[in-house]
Amino acid sequence: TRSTRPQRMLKAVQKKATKGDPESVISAIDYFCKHSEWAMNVGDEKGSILDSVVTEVNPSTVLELGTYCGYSTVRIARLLSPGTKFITLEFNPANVTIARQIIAYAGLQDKVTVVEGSSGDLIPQMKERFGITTFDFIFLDHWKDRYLPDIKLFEECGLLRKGSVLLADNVICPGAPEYLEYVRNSPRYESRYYPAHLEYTKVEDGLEKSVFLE
Ligand SMILES: O=c1[nH]cnc2c(O)cc(-c3ccc(F)cc3)cc12
Ligand SMILES: [Mg+2]
Repeated sequence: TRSTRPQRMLKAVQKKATKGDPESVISAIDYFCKHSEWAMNVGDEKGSILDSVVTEVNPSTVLELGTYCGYSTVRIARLLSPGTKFITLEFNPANVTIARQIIAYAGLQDKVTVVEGSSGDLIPQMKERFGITTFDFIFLDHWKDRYLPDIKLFEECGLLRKGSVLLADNVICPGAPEYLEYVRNSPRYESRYYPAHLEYTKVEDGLEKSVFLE
């Protein structure tokens, strides 16, 4: 039967990238998406903004919502200091399988834990299952309709501390208007928009960075 797009992306990585070299894995995926098949990785333009925010925060604890094939997981993991606790959540088991192989190909399997399940179920388990007190950095890149309920869940579960940074992809396309309204109007967050484009296209999109204040 026909392969899936994530399977073809993994093949492209195994064919084009150098094992143990995260930069070559990132380049191989971007090349595949520009020249073969579009896929919903954060991409190189927004990825560079992600890189700069991760570098600025230099987090000790990181959560990514929405692993997909592991592209942004590799981008983040390659920048982290040794000993950083990095967890990424993915609800689609087929994506988990591909992501684990792409992350391992980059040589970053010891830097991150890929957890299968839904954010709504797993966020309340972060403390007990993974020994997390609070997250320094959170990348939201799963499903636009979960951004607002999940940020409220972070607050309710006491997973944010003064200065915690949340970075959300796709706030314009596909769009997360209720999330934007919340973080931009809540006195508990300082929010900033980074304009860019939908990965591998000229369509407007961007990242919203929100710092928890209390
Ligand atoms: O569903 C998504 N999750 C996470 N990131 C996404 C992302 O970066 C882009 C898109 C997307 C954007 C336009 C389109 F025509 C079809 C899909 C979806 C997701
Ligand atoms: Mg995205």
